[in-house]
Amino acid sequence: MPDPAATRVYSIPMRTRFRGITVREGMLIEGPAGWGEFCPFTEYSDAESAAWLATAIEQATTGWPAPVRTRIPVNCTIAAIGPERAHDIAVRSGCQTAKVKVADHPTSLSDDLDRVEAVRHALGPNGKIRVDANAAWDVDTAVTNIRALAQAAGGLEYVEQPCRTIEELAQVRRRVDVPIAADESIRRAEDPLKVAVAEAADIAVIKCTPLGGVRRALQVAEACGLPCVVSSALETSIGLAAQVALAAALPELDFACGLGTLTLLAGDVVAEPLLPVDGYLTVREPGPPIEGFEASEERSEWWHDRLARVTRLLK
Ligand SMILES: O=C(O)CCC(=O)c1ccccc1C(=O)O
Ligand SMILES: [Mg+2]
Repeated sequence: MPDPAATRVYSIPMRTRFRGITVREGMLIEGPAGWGEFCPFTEYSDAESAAWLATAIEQATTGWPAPVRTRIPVNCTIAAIGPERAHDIAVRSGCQTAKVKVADHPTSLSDDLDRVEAVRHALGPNGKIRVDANAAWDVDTAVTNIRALAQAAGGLEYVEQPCRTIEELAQVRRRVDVPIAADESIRRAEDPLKVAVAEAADIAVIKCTPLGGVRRALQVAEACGLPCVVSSALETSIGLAAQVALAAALPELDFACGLGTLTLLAGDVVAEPLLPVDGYLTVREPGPPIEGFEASEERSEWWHDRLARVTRLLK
């Protein structure tokens, strides 16, 4: 990587705990094309973080391929929260589609059923509800729970990553009517360009942030041969702009994308955050970082050390 013109380390509290995270941290890196975001989750290894750095470098040095659309439909994202708050968030979001986190803990099913039911009340019969189990279930549990959730939700658009392996996804897919979306199976695959998901999933969740950039994600989308949903990795507006650029450049986009996640953070790094209006994000640049989100000196040092280690891996 060419020496960055500037770097900033951010630390932003989450409004609600999401995938175990209560504070989101990451690094902004300035290059000739503007600011990029480097934000692998803190527990990720240096090896897994290398693709995340490639994304930040693409953003800071190259910019984006040509967009084919000017706005992106998005879902609201509903964490593992109670039904009243879930209802409230779905109504306020202005989105026609909601993604609801389920399987947050081993005995969560009855809470999950209440949550999807509340979201159906919020969206009405024409809204779409998708659920994300983040690989929590075995095959039999998935089949039972997906049927129960589809009934409580009055229909599901799809279920994202019900089980861990591709083989399990394929088995579940044969046994339920709800379409299956693959997320972790693609973004954490040894080679995302070669993963054979065609038998195991109906839809691919594609995220440029962990896949090594917008161009690389476009290749993964093409290689997997499935309709795609672009979804966030809980970036600030700077990293979300990369995901928006991906959603804007995909030749086909038939589903709402999981890019309405800024509302999960209690702050942002730019003056005009990439927030959806009436269920759509406008394709635009986010602008430069402002003041007010800086991490502690100790956490800043940790991120600078991580950047140095991961940079060596890319050489
Ligand atoms: O897709 C969305 O609506 C939000 C993004 C999301 O759920 C997510 C965010 C960070 C890490 C993992 C995931 C996930 O899809 O599993
Ligand atoms: Mg997911």
